[in-house]
Amino acid sequence: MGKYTDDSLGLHTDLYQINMAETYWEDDLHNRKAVFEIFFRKMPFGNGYAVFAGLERMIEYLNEFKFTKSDLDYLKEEVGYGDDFIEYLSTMKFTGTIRSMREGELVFANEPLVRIEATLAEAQIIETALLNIVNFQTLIATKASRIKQVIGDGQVAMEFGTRRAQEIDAAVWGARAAYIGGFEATSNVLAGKLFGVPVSGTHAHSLVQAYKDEYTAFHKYARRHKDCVFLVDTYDTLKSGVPTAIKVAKELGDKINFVAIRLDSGDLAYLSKEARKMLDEAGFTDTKIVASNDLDEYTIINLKQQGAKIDSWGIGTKLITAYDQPALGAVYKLVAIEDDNGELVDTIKISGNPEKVTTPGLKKIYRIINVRNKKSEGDYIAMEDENPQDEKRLKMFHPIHTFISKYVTNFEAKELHHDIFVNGKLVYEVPTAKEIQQYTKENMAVLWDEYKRSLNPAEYPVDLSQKCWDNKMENIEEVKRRVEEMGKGEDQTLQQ
Ligand SMILES: Nc1ncnc2c1ncn2[C@@H]1O[C@H](COP(=O)(O)OP(=O)(O)OP(=O)(O)O)[C@@H](O)[C@H]1O
Ligand SMILES: O=P(O)(O)OC[C@H]1O[C@H](OP(=O)(O)OP(=O)(O)O)[C@H](O)[C@@H]1O
Ligand SMILES: O=C(O)c1cccnc1
Repeated sequence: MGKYTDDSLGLHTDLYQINMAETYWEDDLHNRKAVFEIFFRKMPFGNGYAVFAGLERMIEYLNEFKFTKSDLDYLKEEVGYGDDFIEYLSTMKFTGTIRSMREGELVFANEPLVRIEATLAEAQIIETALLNIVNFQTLIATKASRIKQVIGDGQVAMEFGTRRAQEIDAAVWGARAAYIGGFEATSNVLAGKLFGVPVSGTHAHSLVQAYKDEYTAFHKYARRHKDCVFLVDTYDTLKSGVPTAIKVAKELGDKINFVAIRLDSGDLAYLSKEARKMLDEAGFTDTKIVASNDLDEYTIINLKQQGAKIDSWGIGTKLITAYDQPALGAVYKLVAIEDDNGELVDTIKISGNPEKVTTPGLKKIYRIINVRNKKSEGDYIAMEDENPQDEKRLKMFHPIHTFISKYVTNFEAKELHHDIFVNGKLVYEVPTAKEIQQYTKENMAVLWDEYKRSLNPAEYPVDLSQKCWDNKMENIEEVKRRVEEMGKGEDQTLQQ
């Protein structure tokens, strides 16, 4: 470790954010109000929905946000910022307003997950950490939900990934995200302590290797563990592991609960079926079978198709590293900024790709729930001053292919963003991980099954209100006009 050590996360940002803050500060723009939104553009894993996670850590980060003495010393001595700018940074804390989805909310591409209103300099400096948090946790919660969907409600999903995770934070917060996504437990004990995620675990091959034989290992293990799960594949699953587990369980009788055996290699379908027969024949019909070994939603579907007799699933690497899609790709875009007159004005980012053009202005986001069947008709992004609940017949249309449209009547417009910070003050009571998991489950019930299947799900509508769409078009036209004027070669003069 170098000489500037403390546990501050103040500098957990990209250098360019501080450079921009310096430019704004030099130009006296740093205190202008700016509004940014976090959103992602493409559904991860080709899934029909994503599960929002990361808010609790965002809150922790923003509550603590400041530059410590060692942060400032480093910026001054090693990066070379001037004393006057360092002086300004030394007073910085988060003074803004945040509206966000709740953790466990089902979220979709191109809708704002979080809205940040803060001074331009603050909003810029916190961007990197907020994206870092939301990108990872939402990705893992979504992957977990996807895996849990194929496992089903009657069976148990356990998160086993810590050893393969991208370092410590990813393991601990990933375990929490997996729980939010629907996993029943984690092997990570710290996640149990910090967040109340239920912990569970079996034993490793090393226990058997240490005692050389399974018989001794299982007996010794059982001395301190009334609820026993024996790992049966260290030498030979069917010839040695399962018979030995049965023998030990019979010898110990009701001194233990022979809860399960665990299979961790070989043909899991075949071995589980054979092991099931052996357990049943020995009278252990309640003893479950746990499987692990590089599992994900695809192998699980396949194992189920083969009639595997597996009751609980331990999933590590492919979940915690989001193996098949390691990034969510959420972005942070400026949608409005205060002008010279103190008015908030819209900003837009244009792209040749219509899907990448941002939606300007202050907006609210609603889930339109059909009152008759309690299912969602889609999400609806409206301007701040609109309330879709006032409409008798709500027109919902695709924001790019506008001819795709429908009218919805008899609906409830549920607002999805909640106040988290107001002018720097935390106003949100953070739910427990257990409450969040329950909230995810309730949300899943609102979604038609067509959005929940793991392969080629239907595309969930995320629509703009007419006013929001018109406003976007006006902003596009305005930018086009400005670009054309500049193209005519009018002299640009720098305003001092
Ligand atoms: N019946 C099955 N159908 C489909 N996939 C399976 C089946 N049984 C196991 N698998 C999966 O196949 C892969 C097997 O990997 P691998 O060959 O490395 O494991 P192994 O044979 O158990 O050997 P090791 O002892 O090195 O773990 C794992 O991802 C496992 O989950
Ligand atoms: O396969 P994953 O989905 O990543 O799940 C976690 C894996 O971690 C353990 O193996 P490891 O070889 O690390 O240790 P072991 O000696 O206990 O088998 C466990 O037995 C699983 O196979
Ligand atoms: O408890 C287990 O069986 C376990 C925990 C972590 C990784 N693999 C297995």
